[in-house]
Amino acid sequence: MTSKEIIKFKNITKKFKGNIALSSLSFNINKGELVALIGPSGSGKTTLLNLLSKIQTANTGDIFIENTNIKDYKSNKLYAKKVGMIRQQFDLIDELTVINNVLAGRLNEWNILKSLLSLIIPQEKKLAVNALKRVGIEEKLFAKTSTLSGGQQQRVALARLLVQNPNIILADEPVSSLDPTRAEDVLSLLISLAKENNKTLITSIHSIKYAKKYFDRVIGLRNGELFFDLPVNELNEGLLTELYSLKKVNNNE
Ligand SMILES: Nc1ncnc2c1ncn2[C@@H]1O[C@H](COP(=O)(O)OP(=O)(O)OP(=O)(O)O)[C@@H](O)[C@H]1O
Repeated sequence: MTSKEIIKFKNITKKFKGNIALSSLSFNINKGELVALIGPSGSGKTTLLNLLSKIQTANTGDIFIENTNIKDYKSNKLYAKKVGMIRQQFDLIDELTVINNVLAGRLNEWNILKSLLSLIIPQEKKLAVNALKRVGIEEKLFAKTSTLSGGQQQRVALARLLVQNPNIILADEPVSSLDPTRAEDVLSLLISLAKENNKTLITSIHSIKYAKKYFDRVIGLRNGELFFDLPVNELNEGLLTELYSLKKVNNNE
């Protein structure tokens, strides 16, 4: 790994009951890159992100983060400083107030007592206030999360990520549930937060328009394989048509 590389996938294969989700995938990502992950439904985008965030483990191959095999990160606390993920359903707890959800970004760093106490008296309130200010909804600090709109909830998820402050941000279709205007607001906010803080960002995204507008590099996955990996300005219609074409492929070997 060179000093610029922050993520390395080496021959990663992931199968689900014989169905191959990712097939001998290898690529590297440099620190600070903004990478869009595109490809048809079922091409392996979520699986790739889940492996990186350690929600799932690969059948074969190795993933390195900052030169260390992810199998060797034994502490969740340390890993939470390396990798954070925003998922399609935001993973917020509806019944809690916004401040509690935002401060959940600190849970890995708190002991059990402080974590439990935080449900009654939010700890480190200033941290939450600053994060909510940055995403533009500080007035919602004590609102019940379920009363917020989808776009506001996504901002809460971003604020939680700011509090967690990982080096690598993963986002799985972060704006798919929002209307086009909110989607673009939230996406451009995510990109600015990543750029301002020199984070590495990998986002799966269905919108080619947004991939082209906001990202540096595009990885196209098809049937769990790397179909292309290009600087965004080298993406062309021919490649995109081929990526999304419905060629019948037998995945069950
Ligand atoms: N938990 C699971 N159990 C069984 N098969 C799975 C599981 N998760 C994913 N798969 C299969 O792995 C393949 C890749 O799925 P994945 O969710 O990674 O695709 P995706 O590109 O994220 O799709 P989408 O764009 O629809 O979210 C698919 O064939 C899917 O059916």
